[in-house]
Amino acid sequence: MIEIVNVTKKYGGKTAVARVGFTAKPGRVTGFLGPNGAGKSTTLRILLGLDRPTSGTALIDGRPYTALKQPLRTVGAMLDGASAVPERRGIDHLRWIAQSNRIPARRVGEVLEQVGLADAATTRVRKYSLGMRQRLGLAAALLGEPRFLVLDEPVNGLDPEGIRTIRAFLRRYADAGNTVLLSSHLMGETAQTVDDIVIINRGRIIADGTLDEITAGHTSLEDAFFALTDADPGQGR
Ligand SMILES: Nc1ncnc2c1ncn2[C@@H]1O[C@H](COP(=O)(O)OP(=O)(O)OP(=O)(O)O)[C@@H](O)[C@H]1O
Repeated sequence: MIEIVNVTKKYGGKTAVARVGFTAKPGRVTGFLGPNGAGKSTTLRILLGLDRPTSGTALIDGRPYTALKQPLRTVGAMLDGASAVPERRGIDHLRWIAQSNRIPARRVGEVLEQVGLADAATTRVRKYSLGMRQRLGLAAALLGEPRFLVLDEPVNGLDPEGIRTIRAFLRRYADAGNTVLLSSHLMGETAQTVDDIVIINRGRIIADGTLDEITAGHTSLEDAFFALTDADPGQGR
């Protein structure tokens, strides 16, 4: 399980997130949704040990990320797509990550197949489309066969076919008992991918429940979001 417990992050005088708490459970795809600047990336960065909370804790399998013995084999993360050297071939980017984390080389071929990038494996990353870079980022996240996947805006820049592929993949990944947490500002897209939803707005959680619970009484998730934000006490903070 992923547990975010009462996390607050201040940058100088500005509160990016305030007392944020939620869980992402095994066997479920959890969508962490909110508009630009709501605090999604800040929360995920804290979860992945890339930033320190001002207060509160974030746990993966009961431990902070920085206390995990084999982080890449426990959590696969993708923030900002693939941060690969443009002159490198996709396959070499993955080989380098595998090697430096003592992950067997056979995994490189497997993850390239999994994300549908096998045909472009030997193409240089600078020639990749945005969608291909996203796939490469996902491939890198999968190298260590992690039980937890944390993905920041994974379908950004993907065409409808790419979104379908990733959606089906994440479904299978969660169905195998893994925990998937993904952030998005795209309500419509995400509604079709997730089981559970956490909505953040202006640094505060304003809704948390199953997709059915959140959308009950509304025509769509987007509709539910606007209804919730209209009544959000965090407005004007
Ligand atoms: N390093 C930083 N220094 C100062 N303010 C920051 C920093 N990082 C984030 N913020 C602020 O914290 C707030 C939350 O930002 P964050 O990037 O977490 O939002 P987000 O929901 O991920 O949005 P987006 O979808 O645009 O990435 C924003 O107001 C942002 O300007």
